[in-house]
Amino acid sequence: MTIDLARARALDAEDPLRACRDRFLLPDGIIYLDGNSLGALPAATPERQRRAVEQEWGTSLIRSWNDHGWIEAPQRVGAKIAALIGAQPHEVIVADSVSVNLFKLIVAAASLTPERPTLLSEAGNFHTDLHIASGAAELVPNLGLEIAEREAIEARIGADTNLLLLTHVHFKAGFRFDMASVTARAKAAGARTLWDLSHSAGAVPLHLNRDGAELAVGCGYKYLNGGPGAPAFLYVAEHLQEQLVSPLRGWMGHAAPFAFTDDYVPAPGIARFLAGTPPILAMAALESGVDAFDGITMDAIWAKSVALFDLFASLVAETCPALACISPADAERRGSHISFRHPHAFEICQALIAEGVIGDFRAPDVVRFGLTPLYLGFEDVFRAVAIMADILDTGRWRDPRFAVRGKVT
Ligand SMILES: Cc1ncc(COP(=O)(O)O)c(C=O)c1O
Ligand SMILES: Nc1c(O)cccc1C(=O)C[C@H](N)C(=O)O
Repeated sequence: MTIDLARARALDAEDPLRACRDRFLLPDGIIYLDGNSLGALPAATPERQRRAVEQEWGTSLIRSWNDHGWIEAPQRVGAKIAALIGAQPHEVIVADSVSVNLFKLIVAAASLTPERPTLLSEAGNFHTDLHIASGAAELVPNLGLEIAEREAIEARIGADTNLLLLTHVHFKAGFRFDMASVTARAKAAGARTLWDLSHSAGAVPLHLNRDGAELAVGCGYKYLNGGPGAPAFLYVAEHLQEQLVSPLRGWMGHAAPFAFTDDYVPAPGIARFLAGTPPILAMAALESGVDAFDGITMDAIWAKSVALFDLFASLVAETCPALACISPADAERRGSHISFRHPHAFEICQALIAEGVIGDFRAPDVVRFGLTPLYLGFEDVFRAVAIMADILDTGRWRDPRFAVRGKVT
């Protein structure tokens, strides 16, 4: 056995991030391994929401746009996210959803080089990315979407490539692109790269400026713990901001929203990527999610993620021979989730949930576990794998109730 329960507890006792668990409210009896899909509830969020509702909305009413910093919330929270992803504070803004932000940046960026006809993305990318890309390609004159297999992407970049749309950490197996080298390869060919950081932000160390990234979007409700449907963020490198114009010319992205003019003049800088009124209650929840990272470095988070992953992988290899790990063994090539293939992954996932271990199923045959170092410990991993091994050994997953599929998996 890799380790026993006593050793797992000792690892937790030595863990420098152990106290961060108290920054979250987790239900008793649950091992939560789905923070890569919906982050846990930060302990500060209920009070922050109450304040936003009762004091800011209820008492201050519309005065809160000025008096409680509502109007600056997209930039303020964006600047906090920038610190987690290696960007300058004025290069990130919180707005809309990942899907909508993808649309805005694809159209805006692709329009800069209309002579280049190819929007290039990866087969098996998260489907919203491909769907949005296909819609955007239909709208931008001369642009077409081409989808290549992951291994063929870099070789496919050429003189025709306009924009490369890639998800940095793949949602299913967790494969991670080398941001610096792919971005440089695209740049050398005269193309730009748009990174989807949904499974990266708050999970892996990111250095957008250092790695030459020009465009990115990311999710607020996963590792950033912003709550269900939290607004997303977008990043545009400083040097590109004045060249891009959002196709969604909402008034909040106007240079003077309260001048009420007929003509559209984009705001200077990142604010031009806003469209409509920011969802203030959701912004408040996202801000407290991002604040849960206060005083913690992404390097410390990543070091623990690697240790949790390695423990998970070795325990499964020893005790669950029916599960095939499909996530990269090399930490430099992966994100912060671990995935396994099994023909009955769906039923195994449901059996685990019934016993308090929450991961998720990704069609057609993958069971996936998010490793969130701020609130997950080594004992959690030890117990989760022990329960999974027992479910597999006894065949408990064969219970017909575990085959019933809901709308959301
Ligand atoms: C890689 C990736 N991109 C985009 C999304 C969807 O983002 P949204 O629902 O905010 O549009 C997700 C997950 O939901 C995702 O994993
Ligand atoms: N956004 C989600 C939702 O509204 C319901 C269920 C799951 C999600 C997700 O975030 C899925 C996630 N992006 C994934 O990687 O599978």
